[in-house]
Amino acid sequence: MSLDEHKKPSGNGNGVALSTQCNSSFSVWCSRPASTWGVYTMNAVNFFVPSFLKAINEKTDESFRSILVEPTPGVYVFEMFQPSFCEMLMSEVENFERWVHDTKFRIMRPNTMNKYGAVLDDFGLETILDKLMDEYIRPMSKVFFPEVGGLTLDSHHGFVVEYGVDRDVELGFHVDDSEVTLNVCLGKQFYGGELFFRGVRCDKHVNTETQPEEILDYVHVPGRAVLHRGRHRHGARATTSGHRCNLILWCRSSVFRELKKYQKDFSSWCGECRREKRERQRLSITATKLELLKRDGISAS
Ligand SMILES: O=C(O)CCC(=O)C(=O)O
Ligand SMILES: [Fe+2]
Repeated sequence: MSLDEHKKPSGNGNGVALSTQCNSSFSVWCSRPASTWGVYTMNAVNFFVPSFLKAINEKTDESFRSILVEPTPGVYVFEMFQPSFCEMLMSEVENFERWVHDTKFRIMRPNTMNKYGAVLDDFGLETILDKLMDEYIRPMSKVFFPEVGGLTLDSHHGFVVEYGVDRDVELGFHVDDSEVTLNVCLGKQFYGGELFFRGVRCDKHVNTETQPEEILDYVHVPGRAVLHRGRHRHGARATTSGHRCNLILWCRSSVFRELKKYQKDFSSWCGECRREKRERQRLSITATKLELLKRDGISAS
């Protein structure tokens, strides 16, 4: 299986970032009636399920662990969004796409691997996403991903992906351009679309073999979130019928990226670096034992 580095497009391809286009046209979108503003102001009680809010208020290791499961090391699954919020966000994405179509605006797709979907920052959700990362995802990442900058997440790329037979169908095997990724299924009804994981890897080991214990195939459920390292190799299988819509937030740490430039050993998070380290330790123990046996043999003779 070949693997892609999944990137945000750079803005000089066919599309142009909406925010860089004529601001006066964009202001038409922004000046819609206040009744459509439900997703633009954070209303935690309406957005999140109570169990998630309770854990976030407590912000402890135990409170987070009490609301999630970890089906494979480093992949955390928990209930997050209220069904009404999922509906509201999907309908806002549809409004936006209709508006883009009617006004013939060119928009940038979320990244190099998607033809459908929308960048949330581009239609006014940047402030909400800032809050989502600062107040909800960073506290969790501090507990679960400290070794990849979970504590210092300071920027994000947020988007909605859309899958179905008339949209993007599947997503190839890749790593994200993020330290930590939040992936929440918004709906609607669909078959297929499983998210498959195949172990965490650094740049050097990104194409190495998957170990049996690293295999996970996860079935998306609306409202449910998956939190994982960006370097956790993954992809999405074909959505064979219906329409699947997911919110993705790639969270990044500039501090981590700077520090990473000076490191060679990533055994704190890369599965292959860890295996190599264990192998070096095993060889060194064997060599020491042999040396000791040899010395004993010499002194005994
Ligand atoms: O469709 C999915 O659940 C996976 C999406 C994803 O991995 C991505 O957009 O980076
Ligand atoms: Fe991804």
